[in-house]
Amino acid sequence: MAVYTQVSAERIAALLADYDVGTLVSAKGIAEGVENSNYLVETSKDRFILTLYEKRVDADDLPFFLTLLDHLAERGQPVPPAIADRNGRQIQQVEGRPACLIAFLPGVSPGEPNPAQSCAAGAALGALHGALEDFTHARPNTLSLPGWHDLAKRCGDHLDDIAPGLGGTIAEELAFLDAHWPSDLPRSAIHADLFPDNVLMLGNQVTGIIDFYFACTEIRAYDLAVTHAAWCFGDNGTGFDAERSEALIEGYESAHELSSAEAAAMPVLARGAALRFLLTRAWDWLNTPADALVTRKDPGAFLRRLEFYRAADPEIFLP
Ligand SMILES: Nc1ncnc2c1ncn2[C@@H]1O[C@H](COP(=O)(O)OP(=O)(O)O)[C@@H](O)[C@H]1O
Ligand SMILES: N[C@@H](CCOP(=O)(O)O)C(=O)O
Repeated sequence: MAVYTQVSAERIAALLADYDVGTLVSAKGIAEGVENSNYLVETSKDRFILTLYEKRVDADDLPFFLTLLDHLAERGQPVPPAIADRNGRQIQQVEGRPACLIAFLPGVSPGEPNPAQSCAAGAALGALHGALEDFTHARPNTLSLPGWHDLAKRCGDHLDDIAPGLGGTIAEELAFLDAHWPSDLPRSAIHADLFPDNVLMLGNQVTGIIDFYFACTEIRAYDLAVTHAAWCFGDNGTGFDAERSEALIEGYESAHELSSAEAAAMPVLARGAALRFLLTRAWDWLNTPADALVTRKDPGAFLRRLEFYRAADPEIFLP
């Protein structure tokens, strides 16, 4: 459960008093998620999400994320904008943390996506990229190749406590990516963390895309690679699902065509995506405070994806 910071009902009621959103009816901590503290807040008028930003979210980046959400919402994308209080402020301070009250979106994250849901997620990502073509704000990706080197160095020898030989595998992979990471593909703002738990669906329809707190300016096709790594395997990283993979890429291309250079780079981008989540999960595995109400995510699930991508036929990325 991700609640790092406890917020009392009295504090939430006082916060709501600054908004035009009704009065507090109920509030409870949300079990899902690992990055931030989230509360589901019900008022006399509506439902909202109260997010307190923790861990990797830098308060200075919040204006970028909120501008991105406003941009997408204005273009009809199913994203939750932050609500402004009566003074027009979207960012508050709650229990010493930056915090936002966010629109609640309907839908449920697919536990085991079927091919139709994967196709819809791909199409939603393609539509998001289309809507971001005229987005001019930029945020460097702190979790790109130099950031992966830095994380690996900071985990150091402890990587081998997670799995024997993990440090060596990561060093080898970093050397491969240093030599092969593409430098000339189109870049744009990307979501960068489009896991099934960040997509809300009703049936096979996408009703919400949430959790933009890793959004950054990056190689656009890397976003598809992240989504591929997140959607096309069993939870433990085994059981590559070729049907989901085809559907995801087909869905993406129905909304936003990949150039031949982007398609050719997918095998390398996917290896980078697998390494990125392997490293952040490894770091969290070694550093999550013992008293945090959070379930750590298994780094091994992304080691197995990485092993799959290292051996995979590049044709898996063709629709
Ligand atoms: N705008 C929203 N509408 C509906 N549910 C939401 C919304 N934002 C978050 N949630 C719920 O809260 C959970 C955790 O949110 P998330 O942003 O993924 O947290 P974290 O940043 O900690 O990973 C989601 O899985 C979803 O159930
Ligand atoms: N998606 C990442 C962790 C970030 O958590 P999220 O709940 O914000 O998506 C992972 O699975 O490692």
